[in-house]
Amino acid sequence: MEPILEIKNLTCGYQQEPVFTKINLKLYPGQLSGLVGPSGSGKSTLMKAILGLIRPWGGEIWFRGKKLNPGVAPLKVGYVPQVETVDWNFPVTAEEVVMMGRYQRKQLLPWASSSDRAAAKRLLSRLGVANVAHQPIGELSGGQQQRVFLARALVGQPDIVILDEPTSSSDLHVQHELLHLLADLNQEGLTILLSTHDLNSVATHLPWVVCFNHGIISQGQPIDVFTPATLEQTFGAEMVVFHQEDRILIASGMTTLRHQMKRNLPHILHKSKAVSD
Ligand SMILES: Nc1ncnc2c1ncn2[C@@H]1O[C@H](COP(=O)(O)OP(=O)(O)OP(=O)(O)O)[C@@H](O)[C@H]1O
Repeated sequence: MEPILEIKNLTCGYQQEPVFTKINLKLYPGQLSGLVGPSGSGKSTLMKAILGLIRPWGGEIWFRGKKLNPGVAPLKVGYVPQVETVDWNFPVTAEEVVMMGRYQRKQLLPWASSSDRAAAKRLLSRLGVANVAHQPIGELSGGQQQRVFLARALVGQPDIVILDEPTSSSDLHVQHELLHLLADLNQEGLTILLSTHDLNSVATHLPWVVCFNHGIISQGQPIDVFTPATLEQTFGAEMVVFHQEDRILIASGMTTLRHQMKRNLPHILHKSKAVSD
């Protein structure tokens, strides 16, 4: 099978500092993949390069067998940005946000047709946020905002959707709902790449993971890739991996845990030491 997206020898950076150098990655049609790595490891930079939002220093990005022009947004690639990076005071309703994805696709007519509105309504309803269609986007919960932005990405009928940290600001229940929704869309044929540092939700919900830290460390199914050695190499911290049948659970290793407790809860540690003395 031909990859839908291929990254060849890609180098990106800011000012004089490279973030990653000569990385290679292939994504195949229908893949649901997680880009996993610590904060500042370059996940957003890689996504922005694919989306044409930054200009790579070197290398090539191929989409559906065609080389993309550096710094130019490819059509048919939907994007859901990190919710923290969006200006929620912008005075638009949820439905208007979705419609923006339609204009980006058409690029010609800056007004909404009735079919545009119908498509936006269908998606808001499919994603469970039709009831907030006419509310200002800034007044919605983080989970609702995320779904509205997912609807905006989907309304252009993309072949692939890229989501930057979709699980970062929501609670566990909202995260699971979103990941289930993405799995359903993937079942219908959508290729999805999302970034996260939440290892456990990725291990549970995603069939393919790419461990990333200023370069690709390992990729494959979570059960094969999430080993203590690879996780330590990716996150620079000791981690323990528990296996139960075909499920895995990842936790900070004891050394890391002790270090965190010392930093965050010195009084408790002190007390328990006194008790044990
Ligand atoms: N516009 C910018 N100008 C200068 N440096 C930047 C810029 N954007 C990101 N960086 C730097 O590039 C490096 C990679 O950042 P990036 O946002 O890609 O990481 P990330 O893995 O997505 O992190 P997070 O999970 O926190 O979003 C970091 O050192 C960051 O400070």
